Amino acid sequence: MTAPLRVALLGCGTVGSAVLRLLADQAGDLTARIGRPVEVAGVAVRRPDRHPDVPAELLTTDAHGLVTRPDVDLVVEVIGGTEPARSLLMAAFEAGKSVVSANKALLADEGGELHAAAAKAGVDLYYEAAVAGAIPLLRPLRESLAGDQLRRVVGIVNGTTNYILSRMAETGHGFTEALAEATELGYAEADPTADVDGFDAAAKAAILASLAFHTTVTAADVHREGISAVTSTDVARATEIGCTVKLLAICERVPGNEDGEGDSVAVRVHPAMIPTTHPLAAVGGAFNAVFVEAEAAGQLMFYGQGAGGEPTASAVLGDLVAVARNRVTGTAGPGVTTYAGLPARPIAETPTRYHVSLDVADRPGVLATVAQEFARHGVSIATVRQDGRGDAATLVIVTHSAPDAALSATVSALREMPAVRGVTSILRVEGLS
Ligand SMILES: NC(=O)C1=CN([C@@H]2O[C@H](COP(=O)(O)OP(=O)(O)OC[C@H]3O[C@@H](n4cnc5c(N)ncnc54)[C@H](O)[C@@H]3O)[C@@H](O)[C@H]2O)C=CC1
Ligand SMILES: N[C@@H](CC=O)C(=O)O
Ligand code: NA
Repeated sequence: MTAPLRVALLGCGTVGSAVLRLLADQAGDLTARIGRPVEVAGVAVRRPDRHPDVPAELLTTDAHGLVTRPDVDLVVEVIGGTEPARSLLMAAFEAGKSVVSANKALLADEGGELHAAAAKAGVDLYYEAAVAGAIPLLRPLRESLAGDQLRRVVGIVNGTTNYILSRMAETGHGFTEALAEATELGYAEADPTADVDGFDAAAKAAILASLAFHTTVTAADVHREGISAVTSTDVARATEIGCTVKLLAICERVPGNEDGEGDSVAVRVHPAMIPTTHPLAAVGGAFNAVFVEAEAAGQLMFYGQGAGGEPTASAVLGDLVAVARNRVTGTAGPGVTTYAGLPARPIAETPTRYHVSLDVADRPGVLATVAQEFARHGVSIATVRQDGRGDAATLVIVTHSAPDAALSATVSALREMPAVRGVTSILRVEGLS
């Protein structure tokens, strides 16, 4: 019998426990696919008493000791967070062990250093589960599309916020109730502000942009807005114009201009109204979907479960099979390249479109004054609609594309206008023709 490959599992929460279950359920098939059996050498946890389903002899609180044990071949990290995960991965590489991780927060901030350490050790670092859970997305970007030029990656990459926005739109549930459901279902991060405030999606956007544009993009390069400021008025206004509200991650390669400025990358995460006819509008619940636009391939769409224990464990096991096969053949898979080194373009310079809803008094000249404020900032108006008459009129304006700084300066100026009683809804708009 061939000697088994021994795996150290770090963390046994939502994802880790599902990884353990799948490893046990599929042991025979995995052996056949890899060419050697896979065996769990140990499971690092914080509180062994909380894991009655795991054989006691596998449990340890000494994650570092487990990673560096000589009988461990491969490491699966599903602890999350930056430390101790970062140190554990570095220790694994120094000990010559390949790593599979689901940790987007870590990869988004420290991906460059971790890849360098893995390459130096001649081992693998795979993290398909870190972005869009079960959906095969990172390996298609790293491998299948390695011969093409990517222009844009746009998607819904956070299941929790998509679930919350879907529930708010479909059932009229409040934000808090919908978040509690998402947590109960295992979609939300340990600290749900990571989801709600867009940190999780920003980390994923950084990873996607890095792979898509062969450039180091960290979470700090990503403009981030979450969904906590999205109101029921925003959702209602979106419905009125045939749109729905989604939290989008948008990664774009911006071509250089005639003045000789080179290409840059613009990466942003924010809620946006998108037309209900847009394919991303139909992505409900905790599902994720990502559009990739490439020069030769054209448009590609990836869709599936972006969160939850079993779907995420599927991606972890896919990576585990890949790194195990490499281990069996004594090779390492392709690393990542950052040769393009494109600068990050600030949101202020990035062209976007706004939907603005204003409460105004319906008096002659008010519309003209409001329109002048847009013109003064160089923002062109695409459509204007007025609802109501007298003192309770509402102006709903959708702009054409303009630098974000010009749009936000316009909104600030509108708030100061005596004729404007209140700005009741501002959201960016994507995908309108
Ligand atoms: N839950 C999901 O749907 C998805 C999660 N992920 C990522 O997978 C990773 C794990 O997520 P979950 O399983 O949801 O989190 P979780 O909070 O359910 O599990 C993490 C486990 O790690 C343990 N842990 C923390 N520090 C430890 C340490 N120093 N030593 C040993 N164990 C330690 C915790 O006690 C907990 O049991 C995170 O990086 C997360 O971002 C990725 C995709 C989807
Ligand atoms: N909390 C995340 C889990 C997957 O990455 C999400 O809601 O998408
Ligand atoms: Na994935």
